[in-house]
Amino acid sequence: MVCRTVDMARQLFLSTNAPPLPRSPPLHHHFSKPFLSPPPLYSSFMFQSNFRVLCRTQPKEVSDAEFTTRVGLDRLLKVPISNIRNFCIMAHIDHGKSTLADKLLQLTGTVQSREMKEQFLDNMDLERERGITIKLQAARMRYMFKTKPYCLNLIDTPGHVDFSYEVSRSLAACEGALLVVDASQGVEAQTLANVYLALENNLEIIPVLNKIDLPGAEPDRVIKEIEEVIGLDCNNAILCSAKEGIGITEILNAIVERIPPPCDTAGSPLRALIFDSYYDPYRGVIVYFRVIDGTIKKGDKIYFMASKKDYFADEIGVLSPNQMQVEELYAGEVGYLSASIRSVADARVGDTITHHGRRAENSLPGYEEATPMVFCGLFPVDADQFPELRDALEKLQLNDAALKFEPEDSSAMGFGFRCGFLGLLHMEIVQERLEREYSLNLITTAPSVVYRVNCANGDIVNCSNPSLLPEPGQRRSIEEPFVKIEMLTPKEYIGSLMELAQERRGEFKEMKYITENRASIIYDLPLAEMVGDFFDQLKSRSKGYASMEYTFVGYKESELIKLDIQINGDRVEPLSTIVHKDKVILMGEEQISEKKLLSKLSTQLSGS
Ligand SMILES: Nc1nc2c(ncn2[C@@H]2O[C@H](COP(=O)(O)OP(=O)(O)OP(=O)(O)O)[C@@H](O)[C@H]2O)c(=O)[nH]1
Repeated sequence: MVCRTVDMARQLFLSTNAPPLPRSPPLHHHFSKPFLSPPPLYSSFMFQSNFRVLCRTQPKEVSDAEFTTRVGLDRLLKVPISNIRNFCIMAHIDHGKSTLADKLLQLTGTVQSREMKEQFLDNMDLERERGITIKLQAARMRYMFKTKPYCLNLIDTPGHVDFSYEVSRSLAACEGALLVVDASQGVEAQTLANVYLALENNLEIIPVLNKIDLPGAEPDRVIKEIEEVIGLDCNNAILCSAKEGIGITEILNAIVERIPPPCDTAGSPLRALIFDSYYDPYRGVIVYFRVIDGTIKKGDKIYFMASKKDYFADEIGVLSPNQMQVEELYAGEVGYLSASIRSVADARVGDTITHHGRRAENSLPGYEEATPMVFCGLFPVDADQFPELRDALEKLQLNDAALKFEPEDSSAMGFGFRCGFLGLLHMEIVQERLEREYSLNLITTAPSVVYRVNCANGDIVNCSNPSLLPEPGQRRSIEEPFVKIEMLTPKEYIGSLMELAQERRGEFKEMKYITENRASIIYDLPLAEMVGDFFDQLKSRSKGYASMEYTFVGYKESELIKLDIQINGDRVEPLSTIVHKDKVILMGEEQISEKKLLSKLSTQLSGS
């Protein structure tokens, strides 16, 4: 089948085969009781999140004199380190993170009302249209609390599971997190995943119940649910309506009072963690970082410890939320720099920046590279657009480290690229950006996962491109990636969701009631079965009430075969797919019914 473009967002999540990290007890006792359900399911969500930035010792107060010497261009914003708070907002998709972020920016006067447009931090057109956050954004706010100025660094994070690696990056730069839960819906699968991510990073968690203005809001029930399901003490949870602006001041006060300041290590050699970067055609790579130790000044000669490259920091600044230049940034602060860096490879996310002259001894633990889980071929409908497609992919890759591609060609489809993505939403977004921003007309081949082939000669071959699958005589068996999936659902939909998982070759693991009316169902499922309409089906069969999360569990042998499509007796390699033997007829029928494919093939064939 395929050559179909993927339709709506599906909850695919980048999992990693990195071993789960050892768990350390939280430094704070947020928990009124132990977890009712322990979190192993989520432990592999982490990407080297063993990074610890917290320091529980109170940093020393900065004297007025010292404070004055620290004041740079941004005099109004500069505060002593004890008055800095770095935090992020975490929530299940659509629970209101971006709306809350907008309100925080407005109330602190960071963005004036006249500049304010909905979802200020969601810059990309696609983000606004779809109402989802794709790239994380950062903003620095000034807030007066008990007559003292505070600098609050907010890092907005995406809610969709495809982009969870962005969440884990931002957590490493924070000491605290607002956990936003929709008061009319309650705990969802991603709420749990977020809490476990925050705990892994020893963050102070502030529970916030949003959307209390809705007639269906049941804050008391949801508070009970959070306490029972997550074990988080909700005695001082904040009730809010981001839309109506209710509870926003309470949230700002709680950030100041409950989230610890960063530790004061400004005297140590510089170590700054890169948590994001993007390519600006005029200034080169712009690096977002959090200063963990030391200070960085405009003009400093800096050294990237992983890429071993030297640069001069031409410009440093803060995100307010627009970029604003400053002279210097200190331990605990979040900012950006530009240094005429031509390649993002020189300033990779997770790398540590230090000074060329006074180097730090050890780099900070970085992040593991995002691993693509879903692959497909992208071919221009018009073969002449191939160079433009390559150019466009290269440009997108500058800002999207998770996007991978390599050339692929076939006699029927012409030249194109085999691309790797975090999940289907990621794939759809890249494809849409290519079509929209670069005016390319593309066809997409069937999404596929990475299979592991045990060959007759003892070799093990990883195969993400079905056309490269060793022939039947050369292989002993094929293994496919499995995920452990947890679905949270109201009890009336349990039956239809279990049916869905069984249809998708799921192996039942566990079902339990997390509250009187809601259940958690756990299955092991082939990842390939989710790379389709699984999430759409989950939503439609539960009338939108169920949510899901998953994590990679490993490879298992399956009865898989290769489905080839022939045209006039010739095999069209890019259309080959690897399917379970029971689904081969269905898949074949779907594939040859794709309209865009047929038009592409007829163009190619008439031209040859
Ligand atoms: N009634 C009501 N609606 C809200 C409130 N907060 C957010 N919404 C609405 O809920 C929807 C989702 O809000 P967002 O702020 O985009 O949610 P999000 O969590 O940032 O979503 P992602 O960026 O996709 O993760 C939007 O339609 C908002 O207008 C609230 O307090 N009350």
